[in-house]
Parts: sequence; C-alpha cells; structure tokens
Amino acid sequence: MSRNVEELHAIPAAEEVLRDMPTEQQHGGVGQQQQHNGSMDLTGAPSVELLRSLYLGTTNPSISGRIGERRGSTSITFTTVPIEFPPVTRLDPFNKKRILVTGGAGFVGSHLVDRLMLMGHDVICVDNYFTGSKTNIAHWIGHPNFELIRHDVVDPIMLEVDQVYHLACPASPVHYQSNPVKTLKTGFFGTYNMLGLSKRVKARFLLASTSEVYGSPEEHPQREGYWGHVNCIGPRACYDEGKRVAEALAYSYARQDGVDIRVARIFNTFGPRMNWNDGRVVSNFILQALRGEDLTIYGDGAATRSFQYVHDLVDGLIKLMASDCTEPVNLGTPQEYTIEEFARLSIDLVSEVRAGKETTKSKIIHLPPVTDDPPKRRPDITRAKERLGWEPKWKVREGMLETIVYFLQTLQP
Ligand SMILES: O=C(O)[C@H]1O[C@H](OP(=O)(O)OP(=O)(O)OC[C@H]2O[C@@H](n3ccc(=O)[nH]c3=O)[C@H](O)[C@@H]2O)[C@H](O)[C@@H](O)[C@@H]1O
Repeated sequence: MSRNVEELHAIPAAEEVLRDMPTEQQHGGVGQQQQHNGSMDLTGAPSVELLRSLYLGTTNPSISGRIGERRGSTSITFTTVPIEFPPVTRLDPFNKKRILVTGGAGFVGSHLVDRLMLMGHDVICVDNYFTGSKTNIAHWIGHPNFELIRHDVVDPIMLEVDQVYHLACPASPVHYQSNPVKTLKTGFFGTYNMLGLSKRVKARFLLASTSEVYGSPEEHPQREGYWGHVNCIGPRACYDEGKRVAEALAYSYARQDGVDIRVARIFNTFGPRMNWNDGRVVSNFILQALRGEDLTIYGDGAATRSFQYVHDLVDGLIKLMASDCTEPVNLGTPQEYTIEEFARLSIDLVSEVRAGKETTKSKIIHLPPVTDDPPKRRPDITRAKERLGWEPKWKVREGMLETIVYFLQTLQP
C-alpha cells in the first residue's frame, strides 16, 4: 500500500542533508567562476547556496518569509511585501539587457529566470501555466527588474526586448501527449510568433530544442550533424516534429530575414521544481521511492538515458546565448545509465537521505514498454566544449540528492 505524505515527516531536515552537498568552493560557483563576496561574483555568477535558497526556501529566512513556511505546517502563506529580494548584480545600462523567457515559470525556465535576475538583467517571464507554476518564480514578483505575463505563445504578443529564450512547451511525454494538437501548435505557432517578435525588435533568439529531434537514434552517441530517425505518425511525433519544425523555422528566419538565432538541443534534465506529476523517470522514481511504492520500469530497463542537472543546463543556455555559435548545440551529460541502473541508484539515494530513519521498501517492477520510446540516448558534447567552453559540472548523484530534498519539502505539509 502506498504511504501518505505525513509519513515523510520521519525524514531528516533538509539542512542536515544539505550539509554534505556541494558548495561553491567545490563547484567554482554555478557559473564556473570563483565567488568573492559570499553570494555573487562580479560577473553575476551566483553561489550554489544562493540559488539553493530560491528553491529550498527554508534555508533563507528572507525567501521563506515570502513563500511561507513549508515544513511542519498545514498552511502556506504568501506576502506581496517582500522582506528582502535576493541580491541582484548592479549592471550599467550598456550591459543590462531586457530578456524575455517564454515558459519562464516552468522547471527549466524558472531556474533560467533566477540566473538572469541575479545577473542583474530585466526579465520578462511569459507563461500560460499549463505545466509551469507561479510559485516557481514567486520570489521575484514585485521586483522592479521582473515582469510576469500570463500568455500563451500560440497567440502573438508585442514586447520590446534584446534577447528571447524560447522555452515554452510541455516537455514531459505525459504532458505533451495529453493534447498533441496543442503541442504541435506550440511547436509551430509559438516559435513562429517568438521569431516574428525577434525579427521585429532585432532580438537574439534562442530556441530550446531537444534530443528528441534525433528520435530513435541509429547513431550513438548523437552528434549535431545527425539528422535523426523520427516516426512522424507516432504518439511522440507531436513533440519531436514540433521541435523539428521549430528548428526549421528558426533557420528559415535566419536565412530569409537575418534573425540572430541560437539552438540548444537539450538532453534529459532533472532537478528541483520538476512537477511532482511530471511523469518523467527522475520524478517518478524519486517519488515512488519516497513513498515506499515500487519503481515502475517501462519495458526491460535496458533503455539508456544521460541525465544532466538543471544548473549545468542553465549555464549552457546562457553561454550559448552569449556565443557566436549559430549551429545547433547539444547540452547534456555524456554519462549514460540504463533505466534499471537508474532505478537502483534512485532507491539507494533515497535510502541515503533517509539514513537512520527507515530504508525504502520499494522494489523494481516492469510494466509494458512505451510506444516509440528511444532505446538509447547520449549526447556528443564536443561542439559545446569547443565553441562554448561548456561541460557539465554536477555529478548525477549530487543533483539527485538535492532533488530528493526538494521533493521532500514539496510533499511535506
Ligand atoms: O527529461 C527530459 O528532459 C526529456 O524527457 C522526455 O524524454 P524521455 O527520455 O522519454 O524521458 P522520460 O519520460 O523521463 O523517460 C526516460 C526513460 O525512462 C523510462 N521510464 C519513465 C518513467 C517511469 O516511471 N519508468 C520508466 O521506465 C521511459 O520509458 C524512458 O525509457 C522528453 O520527451 C524530452 O523531450 C525531454 O528532453
């Protein structure tokens, strides 16, 4: 029988688990620069602790004061009067950009918003809240550099900005398959509208594309030069083909109208602020292990994925936007796990977080395979290394521990 959330109280406080987690000294700062003033360096690369305070709210009294106490209480309180906003870099007017992030209230988008805000830019967050949530960016509401607009990118919008990070689109198979026509409309019309906006105001445009453009790959690992192997009539086609047409649109606008484009092909990414009902393997396995439920592997568990932690991805997106690289760039972690290995790792890490309390009773069970599930996926990141000077810094284990702590906080009343 599954457990309810009250039983999760028997788990060490997040602070205890976080004590052993990486610091900026180990990571050289999330933005890979060394920190000097304890929270941010001169280029705006924030410390891990500062970022952590934005999604593990209880570690920072000023933030937890805004979003309410999450642990040990049955209520959550919000205030429109901030005690204090997180500190942002003071940028001179020549370096301060107006940046639009579509899907900015989503999992990846909200981490990107955090980073751009901390760097001192003006950020406009556009989201229709289909899979995003206002709570992901609640800590910025009211900040003079921040604007939040409820809008669906399928419809046009007029904004004046210098850069556009176009992330808006459901990314989990469960969500994007729940309304495939809408997913295709988002892929085409959403990208078309944001490219039109970029053309009108001469903004640099970055498309969040996906490893799914490679489909069920016949080349392994996947290089950007590989054209892919996609079933255009299968259940995943709405997303895969939606992103492929989005790329085609981006390159057509670049050729025809000179729009300054960047294209990131994002491989499996995980971290805090994933939806608890996301349906992707990381959140499923963590939640199942925390609740003592069996971990559900679709198929025989031999499929492989490479998992990157969200802070690494955000570093890559910001570096790509700042670069002169107009070719598509893979952003992902080359370390590959079978889903079976990843299930065992998830059980071990949840047990580690619960150390001294109770080991999870979860076992691994196999369910029927999913149609068109790619059997293997691993990025070749040579181009990102050479052109952006980027490679992932976070180990899967470190990111998983932090994500487990996040889910504990989210589930606890
Ligand atoms: O996480 C992501 O960023 C990616 O998630 C999905 O791609 P997919 O690799 O299918 O992601 P998952 O749903 O997490 O599945 C990974 C593997 O685990 C398996 N799985 C998933 C969930 C589960 O409970 N059990 C399980 O065995 C899936 O069948 C698949 O083989 C999206 O389609 C991608 O666009 C997105 O980039």
